[in-house]
Amino acid sequence: MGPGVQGSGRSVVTIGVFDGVHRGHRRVIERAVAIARERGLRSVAVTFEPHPEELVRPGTRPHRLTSLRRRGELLAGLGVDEVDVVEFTPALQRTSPDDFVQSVAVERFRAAVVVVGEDFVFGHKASGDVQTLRTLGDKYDFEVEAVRLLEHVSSTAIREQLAAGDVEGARERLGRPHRVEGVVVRGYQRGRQLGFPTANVETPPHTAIPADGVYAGWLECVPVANLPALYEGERWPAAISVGTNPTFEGVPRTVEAYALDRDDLELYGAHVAVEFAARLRGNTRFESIEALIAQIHADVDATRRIIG
Ligand SMILES: Cc1cc2nc3c(=O)[nH]c(=O)nc-3n(C[C@H](O)[C@H](O)[C@H](O)COP(=O)(O)O)c2cc1C
Ligand SMILES: Nc1ncnc2c1ncn2[C@@H]1O[C@H](COP(=O)(O)OP(=O)(O)O)[C@@H](O)[C@H]1O
Repeated sequence: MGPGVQGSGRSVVTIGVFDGVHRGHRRVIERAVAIARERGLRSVAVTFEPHPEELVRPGTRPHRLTSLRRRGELLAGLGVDEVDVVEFTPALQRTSPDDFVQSVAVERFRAAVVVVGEDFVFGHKASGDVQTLRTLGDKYDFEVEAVRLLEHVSSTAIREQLAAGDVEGARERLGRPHRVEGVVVRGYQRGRQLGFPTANVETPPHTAIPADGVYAGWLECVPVANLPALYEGERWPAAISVGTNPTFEGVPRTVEAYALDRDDLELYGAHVAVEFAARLRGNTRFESIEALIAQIHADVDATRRIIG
């Protein structure tokens, strides 16, 4: 922090759900960081939890592209000085645009500039937009910068691509591979017998998991608080299976990853991320275990070619 930051105590605030922190979000956040640096102010990214849509449209829960933890990590990685999570309560949902801006931007962060995407809406029944924000900026003495949107890049579009198994398309829009995270749990202990031990990842509810199928990607160990630090930060090319393993009966839907050329890992209880680079095929029922093993060998070869 430079002296200006401490001196004025005012900040450049960017507000959004930012689920996915995709290429469009990044333009907005990078603009806020740039303005803050130019003016020697503190930059703050304000995000919401739970997802506002859960309250606005009860019964719907958008599948999450990023956990709150990951969102914070990505936002911090873009250079914002502070990430602040505002609890999205029914009371906040009913707040007028004026009260919302006053409580979030003015009182909490002493905003000198508010940076948002040009489609930003806020306040009760989404009645506030960028024009409303500018009017409130005049009233409360802050500037507004509305960043032009990137065409076709939205969290909804990315969720739809993932639901269709198009991880390559999602990667393009996100600007990095989509990942899911969770703790490695026990499966049916069949993987080792097949010759391909797989880390079964327990993802939080409402995670955006790509369509059932087989993918090439990576398995990475992510250190988090309160869990044993295992293979901290290590990352391996991986062949990934998503689905109910139809060759076997009664398997719930799982995300599992085989780290190529390793059979020595002990990952139970570790927090890991599985990243999806390319889709290889659908998840199918094989007539024999031998046929399944032969196919997994082919998948591993394909993964090696793609991931290198
Ligand atoms: C690359 C790869 C591809 C897979 N493809 C299929 C498949 O098409 N059909 C299927 O029933 N299971 C498939 N599996 C899942 C295996 O059946 C599963 O990993 C094995 O049963 C081990 O499960 P476990 O972790 O519960 O022990 C695949 C696994 C991997 C690693
Ligand atoms: N190359 C590897 N990729 C993933 N997990 C591995 C690997 N080598 C060893 N393991 C360990 O083996 C476990 C998976 O073995 P597996 O027989 O499939 O058991 P489970 O059915 O419990 O998943 C993983 O959770 C991990 O601890």
